[in-house]
Amino acid sequence: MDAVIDIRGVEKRYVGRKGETVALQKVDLTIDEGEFVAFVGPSGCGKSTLLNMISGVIEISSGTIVQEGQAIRGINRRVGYLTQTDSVLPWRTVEDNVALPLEYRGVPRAERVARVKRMLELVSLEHFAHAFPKELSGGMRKRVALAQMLVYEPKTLLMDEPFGALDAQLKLVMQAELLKIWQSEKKTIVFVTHDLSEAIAVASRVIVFSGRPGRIKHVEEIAIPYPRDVFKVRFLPEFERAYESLWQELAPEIERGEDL
Ligand SMILES: Nc1ncnc2c1ncn2[C@@H]1O[C@H](COP(=O)(O)OP(=O)(O)OP(=O)(O)O)[C@@H](O)[C@H]1O
Repeated sequence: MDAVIDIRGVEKRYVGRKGETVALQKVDLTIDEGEFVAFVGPSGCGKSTLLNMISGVIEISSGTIVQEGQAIRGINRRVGYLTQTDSVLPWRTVEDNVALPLEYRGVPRAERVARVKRMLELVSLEHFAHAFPKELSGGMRKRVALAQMLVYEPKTLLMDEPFGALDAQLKLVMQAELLKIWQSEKKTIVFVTHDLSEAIAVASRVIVFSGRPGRIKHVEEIAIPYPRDVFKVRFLPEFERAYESLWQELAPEIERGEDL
């Protein structure tokens, strides 16, 4: 497998009125093509900061991030980024929301229409093209945000707690949808979650960050073959083994972190 993202010696220091905050320290990580990597760690350990640096929306204090041979400087248009607060606009219909990233890029109308149609089919929203966001359930709104991220066809997706606000059942449905899309569209995914079970259910590799300043503390390969049934995966012995091993690493970080 080839490296898609190569993170070397990356640090982030925020300078504010109260002085300097070291959010991340000495992060080294290589993400290969087609991987599904999950980041877990206590609140404030720098998970969002790392996604922000990969997407180029904030600067790296030291170290380098290289994507497909090119160092990231400025906004990185080769990734799709779903942040904790999505950018679904209430005054636009579903199809017009999904078309938005293509409008920004000046894609001609006929091509926009065709691509939006395909995306709506991919996320099973083809019957809601003309609906407004307020008419949608939480899960459907998430699908709109997913389609918006996927529509310009980035090969690499960054997702920051995308399903955090959904109830437990809906979360499973969305995890299943995402795995289907990941496999059919052959994406590389970097996925931040607070939910260890979610990380194990979807990811091929789970990265545990220490409390602030965030460092990579542990890496766990998840030995559960794909395609996975997210509704049943929790009953497998491999799941239980991974959960125990990850929890052992994570629990002390949460105890000394900002969560309590
Ligand atoms: N713009 C900023 N200025 C100063 N400090 C910041 C800034 N953004 C983040 N931080 C601090 O950097 C640390 C890492 O924040 P970050 O949001 O990356 O953590 P996180 O692991 O994603 O947390 P959570 O799981 O709660 O979303 C935190 O202590 C946060 O307060």
